[in-house]
Amino acid sequence: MKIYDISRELQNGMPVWPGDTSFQYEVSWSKEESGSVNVGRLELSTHTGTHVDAPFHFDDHGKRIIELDLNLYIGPARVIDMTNKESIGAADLKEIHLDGVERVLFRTLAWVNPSEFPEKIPHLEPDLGQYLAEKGIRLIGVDVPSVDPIDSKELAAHHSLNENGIHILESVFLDEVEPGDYELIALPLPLVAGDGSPVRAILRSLHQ
Ligand SMILES: N[C@@H](CC(=O)c1ccccc1NC=O)C(=O)O
Ligand SMILES: [Zn+2]
Ligand SMILES: [Zn+2]
Repeated sequence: MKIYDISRELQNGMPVWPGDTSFQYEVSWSKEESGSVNVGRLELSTHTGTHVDAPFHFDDHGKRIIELDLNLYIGPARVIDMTNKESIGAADLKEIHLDGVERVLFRTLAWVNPSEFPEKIPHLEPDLGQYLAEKGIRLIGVDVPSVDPIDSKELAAHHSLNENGIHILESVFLDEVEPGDYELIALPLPLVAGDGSPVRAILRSLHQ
């Protein structure tokens, strides 16, 4: 079955949230030194590239990464066209069928140059949490680095989704994926105290 890799590549110099830890991979113990192997070390933010947020990211009492239900991150998902929008609210979804869908990915295509961090992104409206929860949605994914505006401090969309039991997947890469139905796999690392975790996110076609 065809696999679409919707993960952003992790490499030195890749864009990160303004002011956050830059991504660094280096061979810290080379084959020459060790006599047998290359061993790397990583330095990175938990919100690097394609990643999930744990509620602890924006709520001191919220769940950590290890506590998240892995069922959220494996299963049928619908990719929805959300191009050319300043923001996405309940009104934007009125015409869109979501019955029986537990996972939605919004394809905004607003992150035009993947080698630079976007200055402005379409954000989610705070009315979306309740609306999506009523439809039975449990996971929402976006192809931009946040569900709130980059300069937001209140993080209204993060809170609205969390209060309605909807989990967040950010910075997926959907440029090469047509809207439609797929199987999603995007598992977080077993970070016991984590507020977020990079994931390897893929979509699989449902049919041959
Ligand atoms: N909310 C963003 C990340 C975020 O806000 C952030 C990430 C790293 C360093 C600082 C951040 N926000 C600071 O206000 C996210 O969920 O990925
Ligand atoms: Zn995040
Ligand atoms: Zn977030």
